[in-house]
Amino acid sequence: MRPSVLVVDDEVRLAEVVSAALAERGFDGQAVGSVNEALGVLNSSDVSLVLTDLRMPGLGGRDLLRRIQAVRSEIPVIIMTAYASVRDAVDLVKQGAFDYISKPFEIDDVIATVERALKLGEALEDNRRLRLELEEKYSFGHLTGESASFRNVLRQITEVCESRATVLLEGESGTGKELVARAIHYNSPRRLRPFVAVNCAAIPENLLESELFGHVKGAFTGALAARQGRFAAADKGTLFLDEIGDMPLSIQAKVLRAIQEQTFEPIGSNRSVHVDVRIIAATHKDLRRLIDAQEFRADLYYRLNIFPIALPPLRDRPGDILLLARQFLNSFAADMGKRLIGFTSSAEAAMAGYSWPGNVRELQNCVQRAVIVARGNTIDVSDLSHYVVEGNSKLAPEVGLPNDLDAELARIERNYIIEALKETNGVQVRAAERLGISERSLWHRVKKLAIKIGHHVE
Ligand SMILES: Nc1ncnc2c1ncn2[C@@H]1O[C@H](COP(=O)(O)OP(=O)(O)OP(=O)(O)O)[C@@H](O)[C@H]1O
Repeated sequence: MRPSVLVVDDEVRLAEVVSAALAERGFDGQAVGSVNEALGVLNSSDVSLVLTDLRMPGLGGRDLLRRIQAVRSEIPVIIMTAYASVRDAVDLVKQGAFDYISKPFEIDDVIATVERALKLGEALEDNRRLRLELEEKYSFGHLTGESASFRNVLRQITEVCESRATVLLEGESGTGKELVARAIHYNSPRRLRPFVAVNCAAIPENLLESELFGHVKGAFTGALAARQGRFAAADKGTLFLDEIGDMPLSIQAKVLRAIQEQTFEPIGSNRSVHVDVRIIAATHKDLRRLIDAQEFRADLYYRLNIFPIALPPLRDRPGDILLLARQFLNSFAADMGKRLIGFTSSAEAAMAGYSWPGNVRELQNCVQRAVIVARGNTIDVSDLSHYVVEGNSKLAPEVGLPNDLDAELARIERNYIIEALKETNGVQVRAAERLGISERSLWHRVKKLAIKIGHHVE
């Protein structure tokens, strides 16, 4: 479709000449002689851009700009003005007009300005579409889970997203910390500003400071040009500090100050930069233990721990396993163009009975693999990774109440211990550590539950 340009000038002859020139260059030009007529056209047809004279009898360019901004703000407005009124035109540009052209003008200049404005309009439209896609992708509806513990997480996210409070997300790897951080950002008043993620564990210590705060040219060997850091990139938006437990002590003090004062100095600079950044931090480590081990600053912890949200491991919300699995199946099958209607009941039983140490990410990978290898229209147990089937040690609680609680608890305890011993190749110290119990306690339980530790743990 040809972009349509509405030209408004009380010198109708001039408006017609401009619109004819635009028509020659592939635009749909339309000329009118007053703001009232222009408003009529805007009401009744699609207009991509408005070129308007500034001073006209009755309503002028200023009124037209205001009306367009109120009802059709996506339409760029270019002001045409006589030399004497350039100041007013500049003022209108400050108020949101795209640009001005002073009369008399070369028609090529008009065309160039119109093209620039339309390009910007397209870029803004693309941007808006991408943003809507992101907002949709990270809407709460895409956070799957109906278990009480997950619903509690959703409730907390809803409570905190409107504010700019610092959030600390704690949870094992793969429990959805980054997904939740994005959901908070895209549902907050900052959603139109950037979401910037930094994985503190993935960046070497000597580069992390410059990554976060930036540097000036020549600040250190190799700093050939100035570089903006992540704090500055996240200005007015959200900075997601992932794996904050892995942040070296040397940097923690600087981060604390940047969070507290919203001010920092890029490396090599003595000029402070002020930012307005909302912090969301995440960790799979126990920060309190790190504080005890003097690996994490207590003051930074208290500053981060304003609104903590604990993401439950998948094994603690077994009811969500199949819900998530079915959702992943549908989305991967659609991506790969495969017609898959669901899982067989044995595949469902295997997934429900596995402990998913890698949490939702592991489940997602497992379903993706299964979708790739599945031959029929259902995913069977043979399509699942072997460890899901073998590790299916009935760890998941049975549905319904057990009729012999002690026996049931012993069975679950036994299965967990066997699982831990298998995972650690029978090394009892490590298995005890993995289960968070003392080695002595593990030894007692192994005896009580008659677990044989040999080549094969049984
Ligand atoms: N509740 C959920 N609903 C749908 N998808 C989820 C959910 N939780 C996690 N996922 C998906 O699982 C994967 C892992 O999630 P994410 O990367 O957010 O975890 P994480 O806790 O940040 O992991 P890590 O600590 O290893 O970085 C992602 O692909 C994410 O989309």
